[in-house]
Amino acid sequence: MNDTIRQIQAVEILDSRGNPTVAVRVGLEDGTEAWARVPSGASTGAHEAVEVRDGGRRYGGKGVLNVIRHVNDVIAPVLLGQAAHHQDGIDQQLLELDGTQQKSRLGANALLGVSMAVMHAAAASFQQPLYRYLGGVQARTLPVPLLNVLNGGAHADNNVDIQEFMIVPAGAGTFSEAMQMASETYHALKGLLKERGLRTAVGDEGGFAPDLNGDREALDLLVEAIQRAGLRPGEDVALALDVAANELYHQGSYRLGDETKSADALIAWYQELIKAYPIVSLEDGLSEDDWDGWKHLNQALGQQIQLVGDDLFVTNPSRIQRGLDEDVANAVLIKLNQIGTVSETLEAMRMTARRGWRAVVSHRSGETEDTTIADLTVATNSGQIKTGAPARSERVAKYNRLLMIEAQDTGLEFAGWEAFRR
Ligand SMILES: C=C(OP(=O)(O)O)C(=O)O
Ligand SMILES: [Mg+2]
Repeated sequence: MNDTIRQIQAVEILDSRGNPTVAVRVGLEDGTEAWARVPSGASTGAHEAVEVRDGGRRYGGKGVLNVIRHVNDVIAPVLLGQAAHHQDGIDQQLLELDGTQQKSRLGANALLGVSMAVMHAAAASFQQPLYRYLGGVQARTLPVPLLNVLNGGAHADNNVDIQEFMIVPAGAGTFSEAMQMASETYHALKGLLKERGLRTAVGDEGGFAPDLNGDREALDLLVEAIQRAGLRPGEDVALALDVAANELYHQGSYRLGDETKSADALIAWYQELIKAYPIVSLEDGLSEDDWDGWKHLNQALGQQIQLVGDDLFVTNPSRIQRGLDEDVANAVLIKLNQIGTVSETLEAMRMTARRGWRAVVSHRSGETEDTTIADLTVATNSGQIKTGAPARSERVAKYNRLLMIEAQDTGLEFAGWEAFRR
């Protein structure tokens, strides 16, 4: 084994929306080679690390040839000759080479491609699966999947305000049983939509986006689909929501359909929904800079359900620290490309775990066949992963990776309801 970095090469590939993104290959002295591919969000938070794009006419301005050059011409010459397992040191150099607060010079997409590919190469050189290399003997938990199966908000052309409705098969005994429950519920939902003459075309994450009359109709449909699959709502399969409230926020209040609500009125609405439906997790219930509103939200609901900050925290240790200090939530969404390096992502997860907060490892709406997040969730025992519907290959790739890890490593336990205990 010799994990000295010998080669770093970036190339432009396509993501699941047909937009260009970055893939990075790292070659080591001992002949090991590994690739990593970078995802891309659509409903991005204002405080995320910056994804650099070329502008101009090519690919409608979305090309990443400049980012490729940043990797090949700026980053690679500095890292060649270093040991791939020095992840912290390599990530620190990436931050220094970029030199900006939000990674806007080289691009979070350049930094993350290198950071992840170096990690994959080191794991391969150590002849360990990625989750074991990262988590060592402490990696022991397979996550509960949170599967986005129905869409509203900015992601759909209907009268539904909430962006993502997820099914949560936490009552399963194993990960594979959880995937079976999810798949059967997804197909039952498709059957219900067809019977009612509703649209069954799917969106970017594989969820349906039928023309419904409001959020309660969406929730009713999900409960019915769970039952039709022969499962018990709230016991076998619960529900989770991503409101993506940034999209509803206009000048101090929230717009739902024709109504305008204050943060407190919106919180009261969530309380009604939680009473009526088996909802266990609420993501981005309020907007990314409404810290006071979030404090009220946590006071009102934090004892009953999981409150997840996505656009609020953007996987950024300093925003998470503020959240911990001000006690505004009890969970974080973890997206590697929101912050841009593996080490900062792991630090974000350590900080929240120390306080007993939950971490939900997440895909982006623009994805590739990369399965790093599946290994990351096992390595860190996060207990929860959100990576879309159980259809569309770029989503299924993550679930399949977890199914294969489960089959290969019988020492791992499915997180089940324990993942939601506070
Ligand atoms: C996955 C999400 O969407 P995007 O990647 O578009 O931010 C999300 O909002 O949680
Ligand atoms: Mg979100």
